[in-house]
Amino acid sequence: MTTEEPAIHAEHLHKRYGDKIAVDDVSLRIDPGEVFGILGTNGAGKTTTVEMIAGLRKPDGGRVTLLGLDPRHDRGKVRQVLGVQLQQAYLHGALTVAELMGLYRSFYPDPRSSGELLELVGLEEKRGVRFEKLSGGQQQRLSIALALAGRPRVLILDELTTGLDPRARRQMWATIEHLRDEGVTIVLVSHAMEEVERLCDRVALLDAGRVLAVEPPAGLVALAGAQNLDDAFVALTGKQLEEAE
Ligand SMILES: Nc1ncnc2c1ncn2[C@@H]1O[C@H](COP(=O)(O)OP(=O)(O)OP(=O)(O)O)[C@@H](O)[C@H]1O
Repeated sequence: MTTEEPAIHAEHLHKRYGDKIAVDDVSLRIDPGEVFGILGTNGAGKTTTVEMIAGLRKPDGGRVTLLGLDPRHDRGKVRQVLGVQLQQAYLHGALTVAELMGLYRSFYPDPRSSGELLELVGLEEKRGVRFEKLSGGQQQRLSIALALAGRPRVLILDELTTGLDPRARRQMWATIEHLRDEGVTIVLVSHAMEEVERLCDRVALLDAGRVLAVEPPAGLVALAGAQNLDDAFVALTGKQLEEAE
C-alpha cells in the first residue's frame, strides 16, 4: 500500500433496492496505475458498486472520490477523466460504428483517432455497420472502444470479455496491458479467474454486498490455503462461481 492519493476512494458505500441490500458498507482504496479486480458471485453487488464509483448511481450512504473529484457533483470534470464500459451498452441502434465513434470523440478535447480506437478492438472493417447489426461480441468491443475515446485516466470495465471469443479476449487483454503500461487506473469487474490472475494487481472479493478480502490474486490463494484462484473463491465465499460465459 502506498501513501499517495488514491485514484479511487470509496468509503462505507451502502445501497439497497427496496428490501434488498445490494451493497453493505463497501470501502475500497485503489491506487493510481493499479489494475483492480472486483470478483464475486452473481448478485454480489459488483455492478452496483462500480456504478456508484462512476457516479451513475446514488449511494444511500458513504462517499466516493475519483482523482479527488466527487463523481456525482463534479460530473463534467469526471467525464473528462473517466471511461466506463457497462454490461449493457445503451447505444442508439440505428447509428453506425463511425457515427457513434464521432459522437463520443466530440465529447473530448483531445480524443483518440477513430482509426486507433477501431484497431484497438479489431473493428476496422465495421465502420459503416449499424450498431444493431453488430454481433453481441462486436457491440461489446465497440462499447470498450467508446470508453477509451477520451484517453481516460481511470477506466471502469464491467465484464470486459464476457461473450467474446478466445481471440477477441486475448486481444482485449493485450489492450488492457497496453493501457496499464500507460499508467491508466483500471477497475475490472470479472467472472473469469484467468483474466483476473493475468491482469489484476489486487482483487476485492465481494459476497452478498460485503468485501470479504482485498489481496493480490496470489494473496487470495494463500489466504484461503488453496491451490488456485478458483478453489480460493469457493473456500472464501462458500459458493461456486457461476460461469458467466
Ligand atoms: N435496479 C435494481 N432494482 C432492484 N434490485 C436490483 C437492481 N439492480 C441490482 N439489484 C439487485 O441488487 C443485488 C446486487 O446486484 P448487482 O447487479 O450489483 O450484482 P453483481 O455482483 O454485479 O451481479 P452480476 O454478476 O449478476 O452482474 C442483486 O441481488 C440484484 O438482484
